[in-house]
Amino acid sequence: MTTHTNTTGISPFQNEAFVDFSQPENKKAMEDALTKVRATLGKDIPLHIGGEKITTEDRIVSINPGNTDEVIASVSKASKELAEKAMQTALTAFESWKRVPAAERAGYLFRAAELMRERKHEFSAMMIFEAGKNWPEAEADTAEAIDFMEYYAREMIRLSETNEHKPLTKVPGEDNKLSYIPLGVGVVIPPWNFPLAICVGMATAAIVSGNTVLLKPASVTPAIAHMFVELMEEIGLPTGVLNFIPGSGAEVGDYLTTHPKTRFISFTGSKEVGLRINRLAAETAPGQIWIKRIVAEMGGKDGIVVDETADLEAAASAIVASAFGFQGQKCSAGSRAFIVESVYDEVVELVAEKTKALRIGVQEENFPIGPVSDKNAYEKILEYIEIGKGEGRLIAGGGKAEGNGFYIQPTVFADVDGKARIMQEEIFGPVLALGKAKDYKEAIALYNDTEFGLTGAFFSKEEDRIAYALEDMHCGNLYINRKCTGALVGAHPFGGFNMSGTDSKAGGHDYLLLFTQAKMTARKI
Ligand SMILES: NC(=O)c1ccc[n+]([C@@H]2O[C@H](COP(=O)([O-])OP(=O)(O)OC[C@H]3O[C@@H](n4cnc5c(N)ncnc54)[C@H](O)[C@@H]3O)[C@@H](O)[C@H]2O)c1
Ligand SMILES: N[C@@H](CCC=O)C(=O)O
Repeated sequence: MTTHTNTTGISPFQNEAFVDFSQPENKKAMEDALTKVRATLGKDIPLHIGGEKITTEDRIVSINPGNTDEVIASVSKASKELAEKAMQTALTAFESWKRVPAAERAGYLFRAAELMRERKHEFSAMMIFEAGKNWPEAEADTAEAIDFMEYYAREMIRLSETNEHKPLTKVPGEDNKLSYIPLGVGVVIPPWNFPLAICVGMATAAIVSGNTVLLKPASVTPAIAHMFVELMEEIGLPTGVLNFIPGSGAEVGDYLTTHPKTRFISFTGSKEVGLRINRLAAETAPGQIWIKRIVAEMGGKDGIVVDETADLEAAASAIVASAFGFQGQKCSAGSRAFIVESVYDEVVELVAEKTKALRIGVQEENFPIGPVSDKNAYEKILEYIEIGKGEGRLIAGGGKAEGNGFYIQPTVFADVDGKARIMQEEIFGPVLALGKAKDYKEAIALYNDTEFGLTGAFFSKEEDRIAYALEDMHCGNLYINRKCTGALVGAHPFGGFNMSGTDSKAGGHDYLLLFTQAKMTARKI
């Protein structure tokens, strides 16, 4: 294993290459990993607080959403008392971790990235079982987790060493500097849908910036988050820097959100929970001596606009890929599309045809469409499908699919009004709404008519229209003539406007500023 604590000779950041599973050796490697990981399923997972592993009576039972008889893990749950113990541990660890030089902190991330790369199929296999991802979706998640660590390690080094992005006006007779120092103890609350990448990205950005972390994993996917925590222990991250405290959002989440010693909360999840955290954290608790920093990356109602000059085949493929990749359970999912009327029928037909061709099945066997995350999501999505039947014309899918899990047919409604609920509310499942517009400007106005502003895509061959879309489509991640999912770390800093969050950009050069504070020092010389 190479260590990278020496900051010279670090190669420029590059995205992790995706594995091609059509190659027999890669397919075999994934099958072996699935067998290996399956043999570990069903075990007890403890809390990790400092160096202690704590088992509790109260458990979260994680199951395979594609085969609900299969238990993934039985995970100990933190109480408020254990959350408090974790807070005290993280506060103590912060006193030493904040003094570790930035390059050394980055070295831990480089080592973790390297080890995760060696075991990438095992991490992906766990997500295939626990989250219902198919092979390429799981592989992309693991690759992104590696990317986040490689990227944030380099970013921390850059932030600590160079002055090019923080130039100060020089004053004669003075040596003045700006340094980015850590904040303190942060509560990291990731979602289940990118249960490795987002969890790793959020936690390691905070850690490499010199903070200590209380990680409360999503209750649907605690086992994959635990694999990451074990990896960080294996590479020798000092105890207390990363604490693992699975638990109820309402109990442990609220307790830590309102805790006076919580310095920041890094949250990714739904609008409802994000707003609750923002509201609770804004209250000053007795003994609190700072304003808590909130980084909240929330939901989306993303979409694709197609004009009459576009490559319609490519647009329809992008609409289907954006809507149904990982069963539509991406904050970036293109759950609606607005199409100019002269090509509307043609695009609708292509979308219906491509959707009907998607095969549904267990993710171990790598079907394009697998289960949705859990029973709650399953029931909520099926309710939205019933709502959709009253709001549009059903042209594909429309209900449950077969299988011993939470399988739903990829579903498309055409002729949906822009104000319809399925056009406005985040469904977070395989449901797509299509609407007609008289021209591209009206289509863009319909696209913009949402409280969210996360991702969007515009399909056209006309330069002036593309220029108009670039200026007028109001979202954090806008793509031209391609799908609206699949942002790459470093290349496509990710995060949205309005109710999609606090305008942060994960995987971008300014992300670590959210976990640091700038200290100016001026010394007379
Ligand atoms: N903008 C982004 O980058 C991004 C990325 C991924 C997912 N998302 C969004 O996440 C949502 C799906 O994820 P989810 O279902 O896990 O979201 P969620 O809001 O239900 O849960 C997110 C996390 O918050 C925790 N939580 C619940 N109640 C809490 C409370 N009161 N205090 C503290 N924590 C609490 C959950 O346990 C989980 O870990 C979608 O809305 C999706 O759009 C956004
Ligand atoms: N960054 C991912 C989405 C993350 C949220 O679910 C994408 O670009 O598709």
